[in-house]
Amino acid sequence: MSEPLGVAVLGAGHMGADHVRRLARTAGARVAAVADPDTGRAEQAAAGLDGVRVHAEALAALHQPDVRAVLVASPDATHEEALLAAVARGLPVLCEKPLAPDPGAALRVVEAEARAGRALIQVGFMRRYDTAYRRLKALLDADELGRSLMLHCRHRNVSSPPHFTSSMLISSSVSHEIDAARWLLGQEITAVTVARPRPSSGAPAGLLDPQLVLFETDGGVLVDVEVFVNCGFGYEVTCEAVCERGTARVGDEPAMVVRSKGGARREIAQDYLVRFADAYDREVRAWVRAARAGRTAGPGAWDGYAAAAVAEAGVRALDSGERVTVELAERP
Ligand SMILES: NC(=O)C1=CN([C@@H]2O[C@H](COP(=O)(O)OP(=O)(O)OC[C@H]3O[C@@H](n4cnc5c(N)ncnc54)[C@H](O)[C@@H]3O)[C@@H](O)[C@H]2O)C=CC1
Ligand SMILES: O=C1[C@@H](O)[C@H](O)[C@@H](O)[C@H](O)[C@H]1O
Repeated sequence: MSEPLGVAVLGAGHMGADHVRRLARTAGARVAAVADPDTGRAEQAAAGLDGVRVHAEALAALHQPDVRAVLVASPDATHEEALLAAVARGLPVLCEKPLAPDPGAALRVVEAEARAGRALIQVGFMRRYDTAYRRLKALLDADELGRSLMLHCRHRNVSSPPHFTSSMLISSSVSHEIDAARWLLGQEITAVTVARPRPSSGAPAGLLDPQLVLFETDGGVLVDVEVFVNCGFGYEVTCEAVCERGTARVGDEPAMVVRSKGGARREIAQDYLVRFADAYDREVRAWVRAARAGRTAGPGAWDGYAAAAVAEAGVRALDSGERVTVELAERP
């Protein structure tokens, strides 16, 4: 394909607007449409770009003749409808995580893609494109430290958005650790337990924040995740692999170290758009390249389904206080 890939961006909120700016500077791509029921937001995201049509209705954007690919950045509950419509039209899709908010919806998407007969979907688990995570993956794959035994993960946000629920600490935030653990270890997660301390007084009333999530894998590895989405001080995502002959840890790099009279301070990024800016850039570049070549790259629909199934087990573990096993469907 010689002309740039015309992309429809569905949803022009935090992620959608950021992806519009990113696509506008990505070689081989152009933003052809932005759809958001809040058309003011869509127009703002498209401001300054040539040839972008704004739609109030997401699915209308998919019928625009110059739209050749779709980037889904609308709320989680709207992903399934957008994905099924894109797959029905044979359009490659980069869908922000989670693929769908529950495993039933995610499996319907997997099945629709299987019926279409070719892979069309990439899920926005951008950590797979982060330099530090890639180095950790390469180290574990090289087997230099021996077999992995445990992963210790931390996922802290300054504050959570108003719509955030206690379940979303797992289904939205920890979904990244679920994918990262499956990818780093090359193993499936088989059981989940969730413990929680008293809620932080810095969290909105009723929100169970923080939580401590423990995953077991089919390879006998334990993965613990501290998730704390109203920590107040910064955006911190770390992962330490404990292996038989050593450990390796990523995510401690400060945004900046400032030295001034009498001391030094380490600055911490305040949100994911800053911490993972390079990862999102690489993710979108890889997706555009693959879509132009008629392929997909990175985590696919099945990875999105597996993450949704583990997250659903995690939410049941949170509600029940019990250890919950993960049941994965037969892969189509
Ligand atoms: N990969 C990552 O690190 C992150 C991923 N996300 C994911 O990105 C997606 C969007 O999240 P945010 O941008 O934070 O949300 P947001 O609330 O800032 O923006 C969502 C936008 O979608 C619009 N919208 C609602 N229904 C729509 C529909 N049917 N079609 C098109 N647009 C619709 C809303 O009007 C709003 O402008 C979510 O799935 C979220 O889980 C969010 C934050 C970070
Ligand atoms: O995907 C994301 C958000 O939806 C989620 O709410 C945050 O906790 C994550 O850090 C961010 O990467």
